[in-house]
Amino acid sequence: MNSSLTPGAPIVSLKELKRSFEQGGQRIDVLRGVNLDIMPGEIVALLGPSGSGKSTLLQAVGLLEGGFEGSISVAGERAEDLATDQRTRLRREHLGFVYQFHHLLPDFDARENVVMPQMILGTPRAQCEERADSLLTSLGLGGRLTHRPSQLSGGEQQRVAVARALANRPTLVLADEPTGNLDEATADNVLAQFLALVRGEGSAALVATHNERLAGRMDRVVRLKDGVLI
Ligand SMILES: Nc1ncnc2c1ncn2[C@@H]1O[C@H](COP(=O)(O)OP(=O)(O)OP(=O)(O)O)[C@@H](O)[C@H]1O
Repeated sequence: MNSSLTPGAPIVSLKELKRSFEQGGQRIDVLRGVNLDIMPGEIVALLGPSGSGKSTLLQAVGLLEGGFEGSISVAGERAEDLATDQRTRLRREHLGFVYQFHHLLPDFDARENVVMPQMILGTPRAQCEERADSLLTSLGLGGRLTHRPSQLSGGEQQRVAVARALANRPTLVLADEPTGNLDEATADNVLAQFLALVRGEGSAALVATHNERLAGRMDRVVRLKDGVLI
């Protein structure tokens, strides 16, 4: 975890976050004033039905899109005060992402998919490989290090995506329906491994889901309804 954080301060702080879209000439207010603090190491489930704005909220915290009103702070830095390259740095230093679909590089094996984001930060290759092998092994993929995504099952692919998200020791992992594409038994399994790994690493996480049962396994549940958190 990054050591530059102020003790006792939230890793994420959203204040009166708003986002609207134009659809067919009509304005829809998706986020209408979201307030949320996430503390370091805290795992928060973001619940809400389809279309309630969970992905939009994660994109805001992930500093992936503009067009928001209100304030987004990540690791004590206000995103609205930063230039694009500074936001990119903040994202790379502090955030990891897991999506519903794995988005692994198809021509690279499991290990290389986990090595890649570390190389981007300038970590020496031997160190990247050691970290990749350790993460993949702790996810039960020690025997699959040199398999390409197409040679892995859906659950295995998603576990590689989890390892990739954690490779750079993010302070916060953003997960958007991380097990939404898996059958129930596999989803349970992958989520349990994901949560154990995130807890073991001391990262915080914000996990969007519409699954109440899976949300119940996290430290705190927040619900998105009519554009605000309840
Ligand atoms: N770029 C965009 N342009 C127009 N409308 C958008 C855009 N992105 C999202 N929306 C709309 O905002 C609303 C919220 O979408 P969002 O994807 O955040 O919901 P969600 O809760 O993540 O849904 P799901 O669980 O189905 O993924 C939807 O009505 C969607 O159509």
